[in-house]
Amino acid sequence: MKKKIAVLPGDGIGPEVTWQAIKALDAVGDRFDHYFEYCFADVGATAIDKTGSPLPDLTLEACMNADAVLFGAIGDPKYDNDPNAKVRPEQGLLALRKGLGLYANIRPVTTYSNLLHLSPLKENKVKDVDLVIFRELTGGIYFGEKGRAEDNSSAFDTCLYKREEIERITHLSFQHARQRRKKVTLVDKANVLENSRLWRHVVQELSTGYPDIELDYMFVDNAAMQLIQWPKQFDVVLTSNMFGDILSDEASVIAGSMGLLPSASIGLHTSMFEPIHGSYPQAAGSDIANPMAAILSAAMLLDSLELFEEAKVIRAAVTTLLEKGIGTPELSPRITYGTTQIGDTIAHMIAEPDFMIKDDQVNEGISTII
Ligand SMILES: NC(=O)c1ccc[n+]([C@@H]2O[C@H](COP(=O)([O-])OP(=O)(O)OC[C@H]3O[C@@H](n4cnc5c(N)ncnc54)[C@H](O)[C@@H]3O)[C@@H](O)[C@H]2O)c1
Ligand SMILES: CC(C)[C@H](C(=O)O)[C@@H](O)C(=O)O
Ligand SMILES: [Mg+2]
Repeated sequence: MKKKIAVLPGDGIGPEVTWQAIKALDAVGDRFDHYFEYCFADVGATAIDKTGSPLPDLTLEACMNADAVLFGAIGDPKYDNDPNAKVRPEQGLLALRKGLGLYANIRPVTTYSNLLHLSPLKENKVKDVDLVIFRELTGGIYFGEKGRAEDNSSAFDTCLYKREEIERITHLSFQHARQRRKKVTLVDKANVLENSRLWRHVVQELSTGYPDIELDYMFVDNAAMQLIQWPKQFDVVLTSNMFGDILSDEASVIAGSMGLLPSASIGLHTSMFEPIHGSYPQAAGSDIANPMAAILSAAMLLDSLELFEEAKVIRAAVTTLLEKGIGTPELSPRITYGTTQIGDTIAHMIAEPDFMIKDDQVNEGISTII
């Protein structure tokens, strides 16, 4: 099978972790006789430096013409620390999400048995956690009207949701719940915000079409607490753009590292796959960033192409490495590898015909069969 993948490495650690994901994809290609054609394109601060735009037209075009998009990370301290910069790397990512219609960002959170000690939470709280956050990605406060007074005396951001924006991700989340433990928790702030009350209204209405799925509701402040108090209660978490952003970073402490969490952004035109972490500029070029989130995002990409067995091999290779006590420094592993060495080892394992998938190594929790 031949597939075209647009690759947007971006900034900071983006290129180095994305490169490891490409090695894993190439190894999958060798093992299963597929050919992945990559089209590299600029985004974020790198694109601003080259073209003045955080999302050049050519980049969007490359994504539109691809079967899937692999995204690294964007962001640069020179913009983070300048609240007056008019052009910013993050605008590139937001424009990409809007341009490709990436309406649902799926962020699975699972644990690995030999990494439980890494979480600041008690091991019995995090063991067997298997939840997935469905984050709405092209609406809400990220995309509403905004502005700042010239004299800096005030500023505003509007949170607007349209019914259809809520409907499409709700359907997706309920359909996904059917393949899991059949529970959806809508996280909102319906006790205060009108747009959250619209979410409740629409989700309640649509839930009647899914009588087999249990639906419950939680205010986001409570959810932030419950997520670390008793994470096992969650199956599918359905939420708006900003709440999903915040809760998923919080959830990464359950897994033990930001460097472990992949994501899939389901689109109207094509879909995009990216780690949930950012450009981690402090680590850029030091070969210490964990590439597993990027590599596992590549596995989600393969799922989207219905290459399920291929995706499983990637997940099994990651699990095998972790079981051997191998990892990047933030995992405090028994054997420390750099970013590149992790990528090489995983690719090598995948390409090795004798490397077999053991059922308990697949970590089904991070597959997206939707
Ligand atoms: N999707 C994206 O591209 C994205 C996401 C978040 C933040 N950002 C941008 O990234 C820049 C830095 O933001 P930040 O520091 O708040 O978030 P970040 O995710 O880059 O880093 C936060 C912390 O998470 C840990 N971490 C992140 N990635 C890791 C990895 N691969 N391996 C090991 N540890 C890892 C590190 O401890 C790091 O200090 C900003 O410019 C921000 O706007 C981009
Ligand atoms: C960089 C930023 C625009 C982005 C977001 O807030 O969506 C990031 O935090 C993420 O989680 O992908
Ligand atoms: Mg985020």
